[in-house]
Amino acid sequence: MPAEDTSTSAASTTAASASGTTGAIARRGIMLVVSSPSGAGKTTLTRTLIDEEEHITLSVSVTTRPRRPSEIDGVHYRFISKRQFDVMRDSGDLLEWAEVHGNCYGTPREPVEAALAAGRDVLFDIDWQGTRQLYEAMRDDVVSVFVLPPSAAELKARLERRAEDSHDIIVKRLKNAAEEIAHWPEYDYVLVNRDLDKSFKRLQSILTAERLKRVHGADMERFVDGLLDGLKDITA
Ligand SMILES: Nc1ncnc2c1ncn2[C@@H]1O[C@H](COP(=O)(O)OP(=O)(O)OP(=O)(O)O)[C@@H](O)[C@H]1O
Ligand SMILES: Nc1nc2c(ncn2[C@@H]2O[C@H](COP(=O)(O)O)[C@@H](O)[C@H]2O)c(=O)[nH]1
Repeated sequence: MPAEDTSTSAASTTAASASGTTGAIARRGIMLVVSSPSGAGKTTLTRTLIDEEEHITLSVSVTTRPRRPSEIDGVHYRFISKRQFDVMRDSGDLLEWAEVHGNCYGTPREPVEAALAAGRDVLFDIDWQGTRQLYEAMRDDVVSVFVLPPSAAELKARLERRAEDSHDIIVKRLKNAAEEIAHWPEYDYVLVNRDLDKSFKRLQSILTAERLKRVHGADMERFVDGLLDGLKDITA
């Protein structure tokens, strides 16, 4: 992570600027989780965040769902068989997993742990079951956002306009929406995605604010010690 990046204030503050030594302050990345009922817009918002923000990596899930026409294997998901999924799950290769709308989805463990250890933030587009599992495993690292549609009619219209799923699948997802929406109180932040630009700016603001939190600047104590040493030097 570059030392002088202003978008990740706590992460980018350098020890050099406080004490005359060099090297960026170590920090552990944030796990930014975004969930919503199908069609509310979380994929649109998360993909825009990845395009606009540096120092954040999208967690690419594995799924047994058939690929949609617009999706690319390895970019949107890794599309795998149920047998491959079971092997990954049983070997502990998944950080979390869930069955959603009749298909299996899971988060590969290794890329997430590597990114966090390297101080990169990781963005997850996962459902409430997965969010719960991440909270249980890594409570201090997780920041969660629930995205709501502006109305039921608009949710249906968005799924239809997306035109990637059959009528039956759209009906199934709308039927599941109420159960998913019931979990919104478990999240740290809630966005009503009416205007896409406004929603995106709000999501970006959440990331910025979370990056500035004291708890996410893991080695801030070292920075402050250096600052105090510097003050001692110049006031001696
Ligand atoms: N604020 C918005 N206003 C109008 N259309 C939107 C808005 N946000 C997203 N959309 C559109 O709604 C459709 C559904 O969005 P998206 O695919 O991001 O939903 P999703 O929550 O990720 O759904 P799923 O869980 O099924 O993947 C897309 O066609 C997207 O372009
Ligand atoms: N628990 C998990 N949920 C996931 C994961 N990847 C995606 N999802 C969620 O599944 C539904 C359906 O997604 P779609 O791409 O088929 O529309 C949606 O709520 C996703 O957020 C995962 O790895 N784990």
